[in-house]
Amino acid sequence: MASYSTTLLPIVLLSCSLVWLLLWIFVHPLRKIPGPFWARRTSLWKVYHVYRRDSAFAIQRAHEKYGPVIRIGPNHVNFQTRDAIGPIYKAGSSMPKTKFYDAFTALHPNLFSTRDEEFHKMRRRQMSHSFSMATLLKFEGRFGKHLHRLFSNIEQQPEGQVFDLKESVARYAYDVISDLAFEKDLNTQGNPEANELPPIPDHILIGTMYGMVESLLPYSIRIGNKLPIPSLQKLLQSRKLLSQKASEYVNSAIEDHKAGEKETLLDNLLEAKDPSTGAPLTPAEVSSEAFAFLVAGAHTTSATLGLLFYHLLHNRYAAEKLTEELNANVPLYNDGGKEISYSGLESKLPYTMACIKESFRITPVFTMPLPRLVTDPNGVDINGFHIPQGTAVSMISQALHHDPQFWGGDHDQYIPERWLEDAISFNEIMPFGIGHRACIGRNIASINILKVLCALWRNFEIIPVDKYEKLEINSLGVDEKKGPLLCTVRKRQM
Ligand code: HEM
Repeated sequence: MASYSTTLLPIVLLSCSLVWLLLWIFVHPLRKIPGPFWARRTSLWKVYHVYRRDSAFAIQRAHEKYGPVIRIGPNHVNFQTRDAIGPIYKAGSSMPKTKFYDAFTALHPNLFSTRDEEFHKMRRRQMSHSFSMATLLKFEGRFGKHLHRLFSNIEQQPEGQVFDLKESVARYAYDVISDLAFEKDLNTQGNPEANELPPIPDHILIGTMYGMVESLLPYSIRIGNKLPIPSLQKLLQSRKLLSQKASEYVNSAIEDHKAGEKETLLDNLLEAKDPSTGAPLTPAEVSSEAFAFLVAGAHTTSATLGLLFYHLLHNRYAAEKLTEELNANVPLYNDGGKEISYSGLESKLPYTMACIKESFRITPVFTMPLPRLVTDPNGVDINGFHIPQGTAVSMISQALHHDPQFWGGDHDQYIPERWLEDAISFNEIMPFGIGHRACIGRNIASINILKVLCALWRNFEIIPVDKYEKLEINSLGVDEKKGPLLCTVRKRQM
């Protein structure tokens, strides 16, 4: 009897696998959509590339090989061309976020991670006033305080002293965002030895990895917590610490908050009311949103600045034209530049803005696929393919921004002029996402990036230690330059 079952079992398993494979090849509704062999069969393909830190590049390479519409998971289709933007990201609540985003919920669902469209609508309405340019310009002084510390730290560098510009701007971004989010002056810039930057990239890495196999959520998180894998436990520990810190900061800010005071995002959140019921946010909800500001706002801003400076320091022509424009339009820091307001600055500096846009294009940092769920029972038609209900559809900025059909054969080169000569609209790229779930913090990022660039480039000649350094990127959902950006500086006198 025993020998009978041992012969039967492998035959049954083999037959089941064969049937499954045949169904997969001949019946699966997405079978006609090409893609890497393993990606079409398992979501682990995406996890593997996040783990290797080459996630966005693996998807970009797959588009180069298989075309503009590819499968990057058994039930996940990724598009490269702009025709797909409308049906996916401008379709409103009929295309909600997928379960991928559950992996980013460390406290409670927040504006970024919620899949509940009604909740999102209410929360976005409560928060959008705080993120408007008019409101942000009222607390420009908050940005100024941290910018001044960044400027002074660099000014104090002895000539010829090598320092890591990427770390300096990361500390700036972290300080300014935590000030806006928690009203906490962490001053990591003032004490680099004592203050380690919090492990935001660890949180993003773990979120992206878990999210990539969304069908296993939330069980994968529960199982992951118990697996004795030291590197995984270290990442999970970092995430826990980060969310504990966020709650701690928010609780102390709530205690200190004075009604009517509106100087930061946090003040605005504490005063926010549900427009229909008049109910304020609970402390847990405020913590959750403030935590999202930190995760979605600090690392994205500093990674963008790090890459922008890399491009400028390794493209002499662009660097010279930028210097010329800033010298003609922005006073030196100690000569009035310190007080310069963001308002009106963009229109005075077209070349500078082209440099920033080109950096966003060539090296977008928010490169995780932004998956949306097809909910229409009839499915949708995108780029000539019928996509059935229940499928995840997405685009990644990295692939869109490097579509050779649109950007041409030189898409891999940093050429700010393309924004001026061809008068391309910023809407052709999606570094901040598109549609009703696009970045709410875009104005904060824009203020930070332009102000830091003006303050540093106008006042210092920044010299890279390695003029020929080849750019390498860690791509794990929010990307950054690999390794430091080592430089020396010389103060400009005029
Ligand atoms: C260069 C800096 C930044 C980049 C590249 C960036 C990028 C993005 C992208 C691509 C999305 C859309 C995600 C999606 O569709 O799934 C997003 C959403 C979001 N971002 Fe940003 N972001 C930046 C800065 C900030 C800042 C400074 C904050 C806040 C302080 C912030 C808060 C958020 C939030 C809360 C959402 C969710 C919005 C919603 O679903 O309504 N971001 N961001």
